[in-house]
Amino acid sequence: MRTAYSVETVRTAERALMARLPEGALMQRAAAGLAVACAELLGRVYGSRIVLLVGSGDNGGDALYAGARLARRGAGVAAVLLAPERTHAGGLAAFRRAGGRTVDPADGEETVLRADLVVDGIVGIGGTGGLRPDAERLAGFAAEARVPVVAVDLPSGVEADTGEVRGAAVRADLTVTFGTHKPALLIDPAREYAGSVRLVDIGLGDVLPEEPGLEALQHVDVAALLPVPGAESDKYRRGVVGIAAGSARYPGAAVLAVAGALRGGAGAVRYVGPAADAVIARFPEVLVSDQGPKHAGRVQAWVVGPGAGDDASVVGEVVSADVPVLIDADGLRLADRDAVRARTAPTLMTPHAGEAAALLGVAREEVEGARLASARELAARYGATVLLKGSTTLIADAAGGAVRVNSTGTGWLATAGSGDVLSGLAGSLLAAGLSALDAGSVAAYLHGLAGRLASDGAPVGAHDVAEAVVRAWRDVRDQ
Ligand SMILES: NC(=O)C1=CN([C@@H]2O[C@H](COP(=O)(O)OP(=O)(O)OC[C@H]3O[C@@H](n4cnc5c(N)ncnc54)[C@H](OP(=O)(O)O)[C@@H]3O)[C@@H](O)[C@H]2O)[C@@H](O)CC1
Ligand SMILES: [K+]
Repeated sequence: MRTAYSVETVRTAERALMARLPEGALMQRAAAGLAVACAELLGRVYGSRIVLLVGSGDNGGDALYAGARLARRGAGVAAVLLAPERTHAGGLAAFRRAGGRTVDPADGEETVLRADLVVDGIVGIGGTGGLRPDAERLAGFAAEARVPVVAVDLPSGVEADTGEVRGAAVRADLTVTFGTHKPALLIDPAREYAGSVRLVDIGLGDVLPEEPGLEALQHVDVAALLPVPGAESDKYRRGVVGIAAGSARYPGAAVLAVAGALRGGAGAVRYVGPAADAVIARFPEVLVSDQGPKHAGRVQAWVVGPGAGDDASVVGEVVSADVPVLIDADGLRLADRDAVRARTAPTLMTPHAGEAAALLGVAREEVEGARLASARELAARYGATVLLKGSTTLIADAAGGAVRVNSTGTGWLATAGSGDVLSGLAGSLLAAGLSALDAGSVAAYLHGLAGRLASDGAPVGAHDVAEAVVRAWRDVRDQ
């Protein structure tokens, strides 16, 4: 499991750890890890030209101590001091002793343009808002000249706790982060500014609380959650998932949701709705019914909404069922909030940013810019688990607790019908007995991986993604 902690939690842990260690020890650990990462990126340290962008806090201190280490190995290191009178004093003294030189921001352009590597020590977890003008100018030169940039702890200018980017920010090729990931390194849009991320162990793990703010499942975590039939399993014990989706106008949504559901581990898929002929033609193993959900027979979890059009009565019927329910697409618009809040069985809602924006009554851009807050807010309003789809998918429980983040996806998954496959897949996992949080995060993981496997860098259709879920499942199981 990859985890991220909020700034407040990191600061508390840092204080606890510092109390046990000699002064400055943590910063030395951080700087040592940073210097090693820079050296690896450069390939050859001796004779290379490194420029440090140094802000007013400890983030700049890390950069200066790392710069001192690199200078001692023969690099030519220059530090552009953005707040000269408030620069980390110990770091600056060590840097100068090692032969480093300082440069005024006004003279920074030429220095940056000639660098082999730029180190962004402008601001770390103490920062708010975008880059200030001097820093923005210098970061702009590095971007223009395509000089590799290593960010210290975080790319400067992003909001550490939320992943928001409110102004200009550094675009790094590599971010070397200390002790733990910060939420911004896992959530878009900030994540895109971080480049690849390297975590340096500074001993913080021992003092961090058990529950993180954010967690990202890895192969091994997903493998442990996949439902596996036992010797005694029959289709009911494996779970039956009901799909109430599609309409005369959108029969394809039903077919795709069923395609996802067939690959999610439930023992049987039941379909209810006007697209039964299309569904059965494609998947003869599906149990179809032309009665409403209430009379469809035994079901352990329902999926409602994909391609549903305007039929609010079916949505209402499903929402009143006393089994786990997944609400997607049109179902999100048609579901009554109070009825959803009144449910006692788990509810999983799966909006994309546009749908979430409509439910929250804000602009789509607002949701895209503040994904974490939006997912949490929606979960709280509906008393449901919310899976907010996107380049990084977030899954938040109404009760709070760690939010899951998934980034196995690819841009090629942004294709018509892809969400229908995801809802079927997640519904099937719900029927197989996973919690809403687990079903949502395992489905997002497999769906993203299936998208990658099916696409391999080329465009794919949603049915390709559904078919590739089997390969993704095996890939996870056989890791
Ligand atoms: N936690 C740990 O375990 C360890 C932490 N370590 C390191 O310490 C870092 C945190 O250091 P920190 O607390 O000194 O804050 P930091 O990020 O350097 O900011 C300082 C000042 O910047 C300013 N400022 C604010 N916004 C700004 C902006 N947009 N653009 C420009 N400036 C801005 C603001 O001052 P202002 O100018 O507003 O008065 C603020 O006070 C952490 O990220 C890690 O690198 C490691 O050494 C080892 C272990
Ligand atoms: K930084």
